[in-house]
Amino acid sequence: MSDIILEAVDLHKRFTRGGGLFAKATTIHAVNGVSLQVRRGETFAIVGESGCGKSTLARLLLRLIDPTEGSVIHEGQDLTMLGAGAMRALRSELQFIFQDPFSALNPRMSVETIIAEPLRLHTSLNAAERREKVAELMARVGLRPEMADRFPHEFSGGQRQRICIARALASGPKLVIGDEPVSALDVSVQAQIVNLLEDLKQEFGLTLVIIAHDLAVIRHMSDRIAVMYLGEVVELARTEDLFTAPRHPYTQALLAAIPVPVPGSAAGRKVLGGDIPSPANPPSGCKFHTRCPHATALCRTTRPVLDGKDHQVACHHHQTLPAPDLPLARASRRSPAAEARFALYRAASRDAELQIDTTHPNNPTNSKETTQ
Ligand SMILES: Nc1ncnc2c1ncn2[C@@H]1O[C@H](COP(=O)(O)OP(=O)(O)OP(=O)(O)O)[C@@H](O)[C@H]1O
Repeated sequence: MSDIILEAVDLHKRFTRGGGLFAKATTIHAVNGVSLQVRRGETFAIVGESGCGKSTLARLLLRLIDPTEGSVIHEGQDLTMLGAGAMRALRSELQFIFQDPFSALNPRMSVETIIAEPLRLHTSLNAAERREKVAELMARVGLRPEMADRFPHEFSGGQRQRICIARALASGPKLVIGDEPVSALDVSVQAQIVNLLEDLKQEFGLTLVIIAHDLAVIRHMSDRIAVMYLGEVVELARTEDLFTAPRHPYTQALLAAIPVPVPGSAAGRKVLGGDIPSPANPPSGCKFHTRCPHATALCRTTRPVLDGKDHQVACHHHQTLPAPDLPLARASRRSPAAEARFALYRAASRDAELQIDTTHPNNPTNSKETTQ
């Protein structure tokens, strides 16, 4: 069995907007020549500023949308060549968790129907077996099975994301892509969901692809990270290598923008200068050159290729750049403070799992907001 579970090969996605009698159509190159490999069993993260193409790439990887060019290889099979029927059958193996757990759930369906849907589509379980499996899944994601008859609006954001996770797990997937799975949730709830995903990954032997802009969450969870800028991957490396020795000036700027509570580090955060250019009219050459302090004439004219083996970087000058001053690089991945924070969240998560439905304000017996 290959070590690679999913591979993007020179993926492109262009969106065309507008156009008509008096208006010119605008084309956005949302994903521009992305090639990457996701290894079996890893947590692979995709990060970058808003609009850089993360969600579009995630949707392409699961063929929720079709690429303009390029292919996606899953277990040796090109997903872009599959017909609708074959793709539907594969859906049990490839699941998606959306950012907004409310709009991802049909408000007219009970939780039981929502979680049982993939079981109905992808398994031969009868109604009683499906009910049993739904109860099992609910318990596993920290929801009380007695809540199965309720509807999504009766749950908090964290609980709704747990429902989405249970639904994603129902068909026994091998790979799950989470598009900002925690960013719509309260900070304390975010950690609970992060912890739950980590536990489920171990238990079910999943491969996770996580899209996020919260670098602290990413550092905590991921094994490798791809950094995107204006539709392109500019750096791809193991998490620790990326955080301690980022080579692309954009990654360096992203990391420098994170406030880190390291003793002796400068207070405050450095903010990346300049606006992100319009994806409808991207700069020539290296797309980052308009914001890069190290840009030269070469950068303005020639697009750098993603170069390297384990630590890949798309920058003409990465070998000669001065080492960045990153307080974050001096903080260990699991600094005592970070460890304590996550331990606390984990404990809170366990407590919350036990009392989930009794603490939510939508529960008629309660009026107190919960951390869920
Ligand atoms: N269906 C669409 N039609 C037209 N343009 C689109 C469509 N989907 C995405 N885009 C554009 O493609 C670019 C990349 O969008 P995408 O949502 O992939 O970025 P992102 O990095 O996920 O951003 P965010 O973090 O804000 O979700 C953006 O300029 C966006 O406006």
